[in-house]
Amino acid sequence: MAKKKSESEANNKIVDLEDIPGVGSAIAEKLREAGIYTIEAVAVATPGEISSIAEVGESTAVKIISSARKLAEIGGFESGEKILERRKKVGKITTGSKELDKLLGGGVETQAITELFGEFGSGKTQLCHQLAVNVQLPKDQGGLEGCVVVIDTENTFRPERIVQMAEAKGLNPDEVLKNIYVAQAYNSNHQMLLVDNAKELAQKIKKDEGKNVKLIIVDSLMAHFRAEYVGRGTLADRQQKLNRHLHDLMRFGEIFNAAIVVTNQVQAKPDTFFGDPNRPVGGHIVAHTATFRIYLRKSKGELRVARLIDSPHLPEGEAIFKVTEKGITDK
Ligand SMILES: Nc1ncnc2c1ncn2[C@@H]1O[C@H](COP(=O)(O)OP(=O)(O)OP(=O)(O)O)[C@@H](O)[C@H]1O
Repeated sequence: MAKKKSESEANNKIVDLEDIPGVGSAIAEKLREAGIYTIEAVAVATPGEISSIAEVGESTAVKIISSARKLAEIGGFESGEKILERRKKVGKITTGSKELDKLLGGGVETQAITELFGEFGSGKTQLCHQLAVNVQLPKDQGGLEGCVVVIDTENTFRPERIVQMAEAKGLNPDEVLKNIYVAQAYNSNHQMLLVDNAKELAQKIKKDEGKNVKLIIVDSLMAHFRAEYVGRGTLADRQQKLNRHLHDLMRFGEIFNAAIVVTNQVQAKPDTFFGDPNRPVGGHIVAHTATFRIYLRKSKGELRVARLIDSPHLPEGEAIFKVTEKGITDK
């Protein structure tokens, strides 16, 4: 019993870059300037990368990385039994559509990244708003009684829409809005920093109010990354940074047993992109990191079609749902 407690405390501790042996405030500042905000990001960096960013020798960089790995408790092997133990805690959030929930094996999962991608108006932001409401529902109604963190990169969060959706569910809209914490990200570095801030916020909410953050939304994931790298930097730089961001998000999901939902646009007119109908921005990195990828498209009027792609344990398939004044509903 005592061991379990210390394990869970260890898993929930928040550590700053300055806590890594060998990293003082000057090195931490350089790392942050390069978009490295967390010990996890240091733990997965290469010695060459840390050496050039922090302006230290390679052997010092190796020591810093190895200390970060110990602190972050990553890099080691885990038994299948331990992984199963963690997976038993996976929670699911209803989308509001029975058909879509069924396609997802019961709803949007915690400890996983769910990528919603599709054309303009396909319902990505609507689904995010609905999940921000539904995660607050009691468990017997498909929720997790949890709070939400929203990282808004395109100023698309609309509290008025939350009010509409909450009222449709018979919830008190003021209470629902109190449990949604929104920050606008001004650029990709800020977007990455916000994940780190979200960890502190989640701990504070837990301590002060006894509530758990069960959902983190990034809408939209690629907006800043795409804009900042047009004509500048290499694709490899962008992918490396994006990889770090996704890793930090995934870590958040594991620490707090929270769902991670990111939205993404398609790169070109979906039906004509070299015959590939499902080409999200960010390509392979997002595709490989997201656990569930859902391609959304418009159908007639309020109808939308969701297609599940690349799930590790669910069959591919499609679901039809509606976006109505009440929110996401059955068709
Ligand atoms: N209050 C509402 N009542 C009914 N339908 C609505 C309402 N608000 C939005 N919608 C529907 O949702 C659509 C917008 O969907 P959404 O904002 O989720 O698009 P998106 O996929 O996020 O697109 P983008 O890439 O442009 O952000 C609108 O075109 C409309 O069909």
